[in-house]
Amino acid sequence: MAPQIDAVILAGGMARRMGGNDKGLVDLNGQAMICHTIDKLTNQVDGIMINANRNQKQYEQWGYTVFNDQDSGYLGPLAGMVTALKKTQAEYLLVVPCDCPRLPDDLASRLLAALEREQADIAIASDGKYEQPVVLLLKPHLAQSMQTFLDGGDRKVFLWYSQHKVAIESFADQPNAFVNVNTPEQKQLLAQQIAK
Ligand SMILES: Nc1nc2c(ncn2[C@@H]2O[C@H](COP(=O)(O)OP(=O)(O)OP(=O)(O)O)[C@@H](O)[C@H]2O)c(=O)[nH]1
Ligand SMILES: [Mg+2]
Repeated sequence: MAPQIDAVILAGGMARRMGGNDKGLVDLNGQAMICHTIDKLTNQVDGIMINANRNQKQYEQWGYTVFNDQDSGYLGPLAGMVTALKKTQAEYLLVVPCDCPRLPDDLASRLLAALEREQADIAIASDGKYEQPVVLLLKPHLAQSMQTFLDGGDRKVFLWYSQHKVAIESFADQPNAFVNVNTPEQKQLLAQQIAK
């Protein structure tokens, strides 16, 4: 039987480059940005959780569990991940950001294959050039290590990843899959591309 995978969509940042507008909720071609991400994930995972530090009621409209960072000091993506790792009952947690609307349809299966093939604890997606900082699959037993790292005052995702056995899965075959929307200008550009 295929192992159980839960996904967490990280929407817990301050979105300063989006003028402070909650990135997951901004409209992209008639849908909240996070809807595009949800649509990409529903057929890939067993459960979805949404991590948000504001506007929780609005995020609840999609029917998934919504939770804030256990430590709500905006300590970065690891703060959302560690909370999700402690909540999930699945064998693996898939982490994605709310501002990446074109994720691969085979994201979870390929990350899982890479992780198993390399007997790793974490599998990180790459676009062929760059590792994607918050697109990864990992094992929930890493919660303790991540918590210790955060408690020590560290925040950097790649520094924590480097403490574990990491597999990299290249999605160079899908060069646009990780287009990331951080600013109103990037959002407008993507909206035009999608509309074509
Ligand atoms: N849970 C949680 N997620 C975060 C935090 N900071 C960033 N993220 C998430 O990490 C992902 C990548 O972060 P960025 O693209 O830099 O988002 P951001 O920090 O909201 O935006 P900027 O303020 O413009 O840098 C996004 O999905 C964010 O929601 C945080 O403090 N807590
Ligand atoms: Mg971003």
